[in-house]
Amino acid sequence: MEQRLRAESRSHTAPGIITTNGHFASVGDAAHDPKAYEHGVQVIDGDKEFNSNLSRYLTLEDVTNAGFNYHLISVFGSQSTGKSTLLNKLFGTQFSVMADRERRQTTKGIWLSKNKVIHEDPKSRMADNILVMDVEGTDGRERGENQDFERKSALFALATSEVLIVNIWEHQVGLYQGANMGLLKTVFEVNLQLFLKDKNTTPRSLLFFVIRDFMGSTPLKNLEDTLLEDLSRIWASLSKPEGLEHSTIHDYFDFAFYGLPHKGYKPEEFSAEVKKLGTRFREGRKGRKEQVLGESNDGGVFLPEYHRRIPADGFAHYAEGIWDQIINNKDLDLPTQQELLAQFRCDEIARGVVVAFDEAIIPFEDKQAEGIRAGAPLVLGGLGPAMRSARMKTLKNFETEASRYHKGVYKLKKAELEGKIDTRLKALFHGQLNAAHKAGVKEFSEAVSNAVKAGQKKGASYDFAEIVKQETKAAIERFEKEARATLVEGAPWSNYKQELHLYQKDLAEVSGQLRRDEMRRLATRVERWVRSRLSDSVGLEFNSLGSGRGGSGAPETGDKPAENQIWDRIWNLFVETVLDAERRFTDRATSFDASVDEVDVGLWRLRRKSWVALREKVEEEMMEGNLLLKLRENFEDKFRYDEAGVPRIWRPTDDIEGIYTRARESTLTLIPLLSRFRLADNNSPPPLDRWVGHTPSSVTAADEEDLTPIGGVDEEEGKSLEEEVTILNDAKRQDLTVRFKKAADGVYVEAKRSAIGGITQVPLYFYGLLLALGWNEIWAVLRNPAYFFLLFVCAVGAYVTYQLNLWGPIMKMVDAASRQALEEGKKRLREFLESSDTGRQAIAMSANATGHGEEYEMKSMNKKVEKENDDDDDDI
Ligand SMILES: Nc1nc2c(ncn2[C@@H]2O[C@H](COP(=O)(O)OP(=O)(O)OP(=O)(O)O)[C@@H](O)[C@H]2O)c(=O)[nH]1
Repeated sequence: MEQRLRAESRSHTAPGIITTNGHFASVGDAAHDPKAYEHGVQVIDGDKEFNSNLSRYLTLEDVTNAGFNYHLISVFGSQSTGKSTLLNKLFGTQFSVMADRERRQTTKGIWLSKNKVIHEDPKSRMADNILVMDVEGTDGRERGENQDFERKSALFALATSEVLIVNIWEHQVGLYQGANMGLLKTVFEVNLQLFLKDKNTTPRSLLFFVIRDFMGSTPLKNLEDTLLEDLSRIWASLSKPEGLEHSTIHDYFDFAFYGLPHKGYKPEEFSAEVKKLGTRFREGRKGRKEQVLGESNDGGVFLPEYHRRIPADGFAHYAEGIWDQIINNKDLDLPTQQELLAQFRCDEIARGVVVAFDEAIIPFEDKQAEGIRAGAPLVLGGLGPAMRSARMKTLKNFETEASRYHKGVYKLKKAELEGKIDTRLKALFHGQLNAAHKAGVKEFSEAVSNAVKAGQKKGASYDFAEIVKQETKAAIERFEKEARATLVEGAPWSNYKQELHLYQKDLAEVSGQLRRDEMRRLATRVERWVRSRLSDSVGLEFNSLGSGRGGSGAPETGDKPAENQIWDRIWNLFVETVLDAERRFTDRATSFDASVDEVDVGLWRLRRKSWVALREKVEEEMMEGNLLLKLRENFEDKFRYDEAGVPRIWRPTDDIEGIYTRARESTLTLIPLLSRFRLADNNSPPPLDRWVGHTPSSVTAADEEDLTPIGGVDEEEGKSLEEEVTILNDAKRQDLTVRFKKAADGVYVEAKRSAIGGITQVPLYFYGLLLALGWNEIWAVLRNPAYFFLLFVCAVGAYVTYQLNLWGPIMKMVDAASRQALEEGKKRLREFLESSDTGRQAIAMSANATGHGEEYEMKSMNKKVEKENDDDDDDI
């Protein structure tokens, strides 16, 4: 029947167990069917096959998580000697028992069941974790002389069990040649085979002899002695490996003995003794010496040194490995088996704990990867606590379960696991620091820019260096806070010193760049300021040329007219303005915390740009139309006004030619003077080279790229200082001279004409003719009283006007009124035209046509620059 069931069970593809009542239960069924493991689990079946359901059984019986807190007992003995009966009574198991009428083997292979007798005291419940193995009886008729299985099962039992119960009839004691002695010889032999390596670390085992049908006629002590004598003799007869020749049986085994009365004849006494014996398997442990050999009838049987130190969760795998080695007749090397088990279990445990780790960490990894893919690394909230908790739980859970296994393997596997999870955590940690770095630098840059803008809006001068200092501090604090929150205690890689260093370096770079930008803006403002000042002061100097009496109220020095010193005055004004600007620039730049080099470069650039600005301003003033106008004004001033500044009224007797020639020659001397920028003292160009100074060593290509080359300073540009200071070349000079002369000639002709016009007289005969021809009309007026009265009133009016000299003021009033009306009209027309591009073009064209186009363009440009300059003055 049983053979048939086994055959059936093999035909099932799903793993399963065969219940002792002849049912096959699949693993799934077994999990749900409480009766599936009613009789325990058949660890090794009759065909010597290992049952992989052992692990499931242990889980169902709640043993898997017991760690080392479980015990294993095997029972040996001849078949049908009541072994199963004894175990069932002792542990409440339900191993199959032979019916009284039969005499055949019931236990096949090796069965295992958990103790079912629950301890009354809950504190001692853990002592209930006793696993009992019922081993197929020896000497069975079915197996005959083939004792192969007996040896294999002995090996298996010794490799796993702490206590070996040897079931023996009282009448068998002393029968040295009996079946039991053969069994014990086998046990001793395999023990030597298993544990010969190191006497000190070899686990001891307890051989618990239960003497059945103990009559009591021979005292138990005598039976014990007899048995021990026999055992020692067997031990002595064994050929022992080298080094163990003198070992005794007590080096490996402890012994305990118990006699049980006949079950059939003295059932009550039997039950009472079994009960008594059962308590010994559940009692607390006592010292070894107390409870073995002789005083064996009391005290617990389980000692720590009997334990095979296989954690409960690895027992099934270990047992399978052991059996595999045994069945394949390989040398059973328990330490290796334990290492293999440790490797297997540690890997299994690691996989288990990594599942929980993944659940906690993968969402963060995904988010981080997403951010990186999008090119905007994210600072992940809650990452630190999640990493710390995941790492701690993973390692702790691993440690709890895996530390029970082979220490070396455990340490190795722990390091492996640590390495694995740390690689991922480290990547997350660095990703987080990287994101915090990027976000921090961006935030810092924005914060500084915003603070600068706010400062600019307020109008007050802001302290750039202070802003940078404060924002740097805040940025570092933010970074450190984030980094600290992401630290993982205990992880060797968990520090951010290097990252912080890099971050600080980047902040310094960004603040350096911001400072350079700020310096550029400052430089631009200062340059505009210089340009504005120069536009005013240089413009004034040139305007004063028109007055012909020297500019800016400068007194004439000695024999040199003020006009001759125009360049000196411009140079001095220029130097003073730039000096002032340099002071302003240096003050502000220092407040930016700029380095000496940076300030030097800034000043050097400022001087060069200022010179270019001056030159442009001078060129603007010297534009052909402009200059011609000024020369003409200068000439007219000298020609039309006398030394006292009173306008001349030309009379024919005046020396118009002489005055004209002097005025013209005087003005003509200005042309060569103005065409070159020369200082009057030594008639040499200004010391531009010296004034600009050496190029600072820290100048970069970027600093130089927007600079205009200056002749005499940048020799390599091929322009000399002389060329630099030449405002008008010879051709232009000549052209200007010709045009000026023409203009002057025009003024002269006009003067001449007005002198001649002043002396034209009416001939006397004209009056006689007028009297003769108008006699009748005269007479009519004199005779008509109304006409005469009117004439009289006119005469009186004329006389009064003449006497009070009222003619001049009246004419002036008329003249002023008409001029004002004209100006008003002009202004309105100009405003109207200037409101559109076409109008402006029309003004320029008409001005060009009259020789005043450049003047107009320049004036409107000046207006624009003046407006900008007014704004800039506020900034610096
Ligand atoms: N004389 C005697 N018979 C017993 C005792 N205990 C059990 N028996 C009987 O012995 C027979 C065999 O009992 P089992 O418990 O099946 O014996 P076993 O050693 O487990 O048998 P196998 O597993 O087949 O080796 C049964 O008929 C029991 O009633 C005992 O203490 N004394």
